Amino acid sequence: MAADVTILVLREPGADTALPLPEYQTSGSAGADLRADLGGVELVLEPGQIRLVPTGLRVQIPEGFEMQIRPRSSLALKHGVTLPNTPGTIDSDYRGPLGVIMINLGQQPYTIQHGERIAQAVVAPVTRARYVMAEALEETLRGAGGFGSTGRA
Ligand SMILES: O=c1ccn([C@H]2C[C@H](O)[C@@H](COP(=O)(O)OP(=O)(O)OP(=O)(O)O)O2)c(=O)[nH]1
Repeated sequence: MAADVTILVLREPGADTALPLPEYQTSGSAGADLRADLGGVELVLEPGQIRLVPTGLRVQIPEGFEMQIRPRSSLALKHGVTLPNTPGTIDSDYRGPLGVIMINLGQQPYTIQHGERIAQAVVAPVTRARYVMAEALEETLRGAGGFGSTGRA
């Protein structure tokens, strides 16, 4: 069974109270869909354009967790509309407006409707690392090989 984490949500002043809060579409969905709150109007994303799209929400994520903002595959596949910073990171101490950075990589303008589901929020546990200066790193078979060093096939 999925972990039960509570995210407190505030609407921005003037946000559309008729829009549903982020919600999972099925019992097995990993992401809760986020909606564009555009003040009742639509927003045209021209090819190549990047826009910060407001959700009208602020969130409080429990310490020890983060929220990842991920694209919707349907928008990416059908329209080339995705998120240039995916996954966007929402920190547990962030209290500002939740925005979705969108880019149109398609050939046609894409019109985002007010209330449209534009992205999905995945909540995940955070591991905090301690960074320690070392004299040397343990040797491995791979060594410094990377960026395709193992070939393609
Ligand atoms: O898609 C995103 C990504 C980030 N944020 C908010 C929440 C996050 O906690 C804050 C900072 O994001 P990030 O750490 O990725 O930005 P930065 O460029 O490193 O800025 P900062 O110096 O403010 O951390 O911006 C969003 O609303 N949407």
